[in-house]
Amino acid sequence: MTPEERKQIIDDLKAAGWSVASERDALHKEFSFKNFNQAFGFISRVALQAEKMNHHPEWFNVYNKVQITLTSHDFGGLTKKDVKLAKFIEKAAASV
Ligand SMILES: C[C@H](O)[C@H](O)[C@H]1CNC2=NC(N)=NC(=O)C2=N1
Repeated sequence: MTPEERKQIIDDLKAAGWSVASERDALHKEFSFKNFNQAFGFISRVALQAEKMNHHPEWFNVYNKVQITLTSHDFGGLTKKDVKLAKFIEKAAASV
């Protein structure tokens, strides 16, 4: 992506609550659900999509909270796959 595209995409994701980790080129967001059951349902849907894309999140779950970090390890920074997965994650979180 061009620097302009990248800025636009990152601004959109920031508006949706994502941040870019300062120490590495990675997207981060924490999601809160009503309980573990809802959090795990969300995790399951994201996991199936990640496997389909062969692009996998770094994540951490405690009860109803799920912290997600997205970056492309092969590339060493953000790519369109991270953006695509972030958009899927937004939809999945909104439909819990
Ligand atoms: C071997 C395998 O295809 C690679 O390790 C894939 C798997 N999932 C991945 N997920 C993410 N987030 N970044 C990668 O670079 C990556 N690479």
